Amino acid sequence: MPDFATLRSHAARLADTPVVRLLQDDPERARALSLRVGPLYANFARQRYDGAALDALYALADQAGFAAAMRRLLDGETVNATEGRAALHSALRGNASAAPFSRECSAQAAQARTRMRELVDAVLAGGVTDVVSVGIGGSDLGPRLVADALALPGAPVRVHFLSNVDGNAARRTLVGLDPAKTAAILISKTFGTQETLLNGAIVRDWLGDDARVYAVSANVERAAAFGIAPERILPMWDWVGGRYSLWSAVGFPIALAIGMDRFEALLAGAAELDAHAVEAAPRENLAFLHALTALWNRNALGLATQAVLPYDERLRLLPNYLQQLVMESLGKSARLDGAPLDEDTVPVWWGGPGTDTQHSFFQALHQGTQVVPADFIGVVRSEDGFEGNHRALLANLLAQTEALANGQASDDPHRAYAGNRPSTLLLLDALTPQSLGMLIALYEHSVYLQSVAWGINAFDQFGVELGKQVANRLLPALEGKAEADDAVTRVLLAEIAARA
Ligand SMILES: O=P(O)(O)OC[C@H]1O[C@H](O)[C@H](O)[C@@H](O)[C@@H]1O
Repeated sequence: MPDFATLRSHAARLADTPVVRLLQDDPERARALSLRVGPLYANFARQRYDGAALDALYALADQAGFAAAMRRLLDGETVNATEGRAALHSALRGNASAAPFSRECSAQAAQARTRMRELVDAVLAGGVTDVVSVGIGGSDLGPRLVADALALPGAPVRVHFLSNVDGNAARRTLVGLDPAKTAAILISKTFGTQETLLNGAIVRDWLGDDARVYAVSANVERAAAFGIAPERILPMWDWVGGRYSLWSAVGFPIALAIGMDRFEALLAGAAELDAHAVEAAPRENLAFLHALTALWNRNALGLATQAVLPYDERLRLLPNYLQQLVMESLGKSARLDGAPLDEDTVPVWWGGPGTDTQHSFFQALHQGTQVVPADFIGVVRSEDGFEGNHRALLANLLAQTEALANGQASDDPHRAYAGNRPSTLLLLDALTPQSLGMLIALYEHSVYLQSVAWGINAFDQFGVELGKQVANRLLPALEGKAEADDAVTRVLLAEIAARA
C-alpha cells in the first residue's frame, strides 16, 4: 500500500520552510529539479518538497508499482477493470510494447489511418471549404484543442466544432456556412449520445446531401442506421477511451485542419513520450515526477484545486481539455476493489490562458486564503512575427512564477504577498505537432500514475450516467406527457410550463 502518511509527515516538517529557503539552502536545486524530454522541458524547483520528501515520493512510486503499471498500460492489459478493457491509446501512435494484443491494436489503428488519409484527400478534393465536427466530451475536446492550437492561417478548410445540445450552438455554428461547400463529421464512440444525435440530425438535414456526412464510431451499425454510408465511417474500438481518443480516427477533424502528415507528427510526439514514460528510470521520468507532484500537492499539502495556465493563445483550450482528462479520470471515490478510499483524489482543475487570466483571477492566486498549485506552460519560440509581444509574454510568465513563489513582505497587510505558492513550469521549445503530442501524452500518463497510486480506475466514468438517465426520464415530462417523481422538479416544471 502506498504510504501517504509519511508524505504528510514530511509536509509537516516543511511547514515553516518556504520554497525560497529551500532554494537558498541548495544552490543546485533550480537546475536539479528539472527534466527534459526532447522539446519538452519541465522545472519543479518551485514545488514545496525537499530532497527527503522527494525520496518519500519516489518510495511511494515504488510501493504503488509505477514502472510495472506503465508496462501494463502499454502492453494492453485490462487496466480498465470495471469495464473489462484495455486502455491502449499508446497503440494508436506507434508502440513501445511487444505484447501481441497491443501490436494487433496498433495494426488496426494503422489501417484506420490509411483510410483516414484517403478520406482527408477526398474531402479536400471535393471543393469543401468548411467542416462541422459534431461530438461532445472526448469526441470533441481533443480535436477542438489540437485543431485550434495547430491550424495554420490559410488552411484549405476551416473546421468548426458543435457540441452543446443547446440549439443556439447549432445556429451559431452554421450561420454563414454554405451547405454546398460544407462537410459534416459525426463523432461518437457509442453513437448513442443524445447531444451528438440531435445536433448530427440538424447538420445532416441542413446539408441536404448525405454524401458529405462522415462518422467516426465504435458502433458502425448505429452510424449506418443513422444513414451514413459504410465507406464514410471510420472505426474506433472499445480499447480506446473517449477522453484518450484524439489519436484515433476521432482526430479526423484535426487531420483536416492541419494535414495528415502533421497529424502523424502529433502521434509521433506522443509515442516519444510513451517510450520515455515506460523506459526512463524513475528519477529521470517526467511522467513519474509530474504525477508525484500532483500527489504531493493533493495528499501531503491537502490542496483542493489545481490551476493550468498556458501562456500561449494557441493553447487556450488546454484547460477545458484537461478538465475532462483529469476530472473524469480521477474523480472517483471507490478503489478498484470497491473499497472506499482513505485519500482524497482529484482536485478541481481549472485555469485559462496568460496573460488574460492575470487580469481576472490571479489576485486570488497571489493573496487568496487558498493556496492553488499551478502548472504554467510556455513556448520558447513563438513564430508569430511579433517579437516584442512574445518577449512580454515570456516576461509575464517568468514573473508570475517568481512572484507567486517568492512573495514580498510589507508592513501593510493589504500590500503583502505571502509567497510560497507552488508551481511547475513546462516549456516547449516551439509549439509543433510533436511537442503538443508529447505534452498531452505527459498529462495522460501523469493522470494514469495518480490513479495507480490511489488504486482507482482512470478509465471509467460511471459518474456521468445518472444525470443522463434522469434527463431521459424527464423528456416526456417536458412535453407534458408525464409527471415528474421529484417534488422540486415538479414545481420547476410547472414554472417552466407557465412561462413557456
Ligand atoms: O463518444 P461518445 O460515445 O458520444 O461519448 C461522448 C462523451 O460522453 C460521455 O458522457 C462521457 O462522459 C465522455 O467520456 C464521452 O467522451
